[in-house]
Amino acid sequence: MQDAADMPVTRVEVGLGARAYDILIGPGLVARAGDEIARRMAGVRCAVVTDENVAAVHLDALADSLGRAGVEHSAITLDPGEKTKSFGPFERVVDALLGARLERGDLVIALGGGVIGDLAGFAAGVVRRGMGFVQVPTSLLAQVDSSVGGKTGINTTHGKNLVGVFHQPRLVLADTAALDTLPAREFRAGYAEMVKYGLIDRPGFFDWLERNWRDVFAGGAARVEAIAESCRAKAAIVARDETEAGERALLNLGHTFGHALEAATGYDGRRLVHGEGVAIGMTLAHRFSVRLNQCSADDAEKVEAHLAGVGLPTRMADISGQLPGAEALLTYIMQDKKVSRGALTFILTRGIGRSYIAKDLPAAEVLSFLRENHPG
Ligand SMILES: NC(=O)c1ccc[n+]([C@@H]2O[C@H](COP(=O)([O-])OP(=O)(O)OC[C@H]3O[C@@H](n4cnc5c(N)ncnc54)[C@H](O)[C@@H]3O)[C@@H](O)[C@H]2O)c1
Ligand SMILES: O=C(O)C(=O)C[C@@H](O)[C@H](O)[C@H](O)COP(=O)(O)O
Ligand SMILES: [Zn+2]
Repeated sequence: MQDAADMPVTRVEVGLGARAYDILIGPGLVARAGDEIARRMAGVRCAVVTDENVAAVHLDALADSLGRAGVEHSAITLDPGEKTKSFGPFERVVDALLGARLERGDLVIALGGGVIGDLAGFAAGVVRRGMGFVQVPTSLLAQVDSSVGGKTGINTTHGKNLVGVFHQPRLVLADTAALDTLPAREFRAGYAEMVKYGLIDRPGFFDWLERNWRDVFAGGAARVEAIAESCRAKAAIVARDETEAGERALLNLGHTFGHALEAATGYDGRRLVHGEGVAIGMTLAHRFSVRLNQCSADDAEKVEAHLAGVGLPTRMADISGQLPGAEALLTYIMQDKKVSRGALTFILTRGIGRSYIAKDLPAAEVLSFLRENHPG
């Protein structure tokens, strides 16, 4: 068997000056994590935050790696699922970090999907006003999106990610072999965020995914390349606009609708997970753009056909159970962080790879679109 140290690794830099960091992508990086951390941050103590599903398959390998490299570590294991991204588990993590007397210069390691990354990153961002933070993303979604860029936080009953801070990791270790244990539904959900980069401003990447998605799902070189291209796309935007003063909002394509649907389904992952909400939201954003005479119906249909073709939901009607009405969905949308002076901002599109930020959209327009598309 090939030694983890010899396996090929792709490096993508997030160019944030004094806070720049590497994203390393490839198989075997969990086994290499101890060495990578010890080499860059000698003498740190660590708390690994993870969930039960991930702990069962990857925590021992990470703990062994840290141990071999002489990095002192402990672990906090939480329930899996979106409901964990909330005040109760957040308090538990904060309490455990302080109880272990970790210092500001010590490290929180997020081992898991986006739920764990967002929650652990938020704790790292506020405990002692900012501890060190390393992401070890184990879901496709986390490897292509949530582990990069420093958005951290938790949900509330008012809406998604409404409490949090920007806090960049020092290092991201995306072990692509860890995806072998990821359930198929979760892989598809992460794929939606991958497609998002093509739809924002990389039409060539969208075309490539249309042709090669089966290889991406199968694993191997195409998957690693698609993850690396996604990280390059995100890193480029984050490096230009770290705190979403402007163009970073493009990364929210599909999220204004998607987040409302997640909140409206009570963050119940049996009904809808984040990437699925993004798939429905991106389809709606394209259809809404058609309605506003910004995008051709052909492009909107092409996007929906690709997302549906890989097995993702694309319509509100694809969500099981009853949804609250259009007015209730609009109430969630009005809580979106892009709202400014009470006016809605949406990410719309002029076609595949031509997304743009649309400010001051009339709520009445959004409401009638929601009514037209509502299943009930
Ligand atoms: N911060 C950001 O920039 C950003 C970007 C995108 C999404 N997000 C957030 O990320 C969250 C969604 O992340 P997610 O899709 O990774 O969900 P998740 O963290 O809930 O992980 C999905 C499921 O897969 C399991 N899992 C993860 N890795 C596994 C593995 N290798 N083997 C077996 N099981 C594994 C988890 O236990 C969970 O049940 C949402 O809360 C979303 O808001 C944040
Ligand atoms: O990194 C970003 O910026 C994103 O918008 C990426 C999104 O995929 C992600 O879901 C993010 O958490 C949404 O951010 P929010 O600011 O709308 O909560
Ligand atoms: Zn997202």
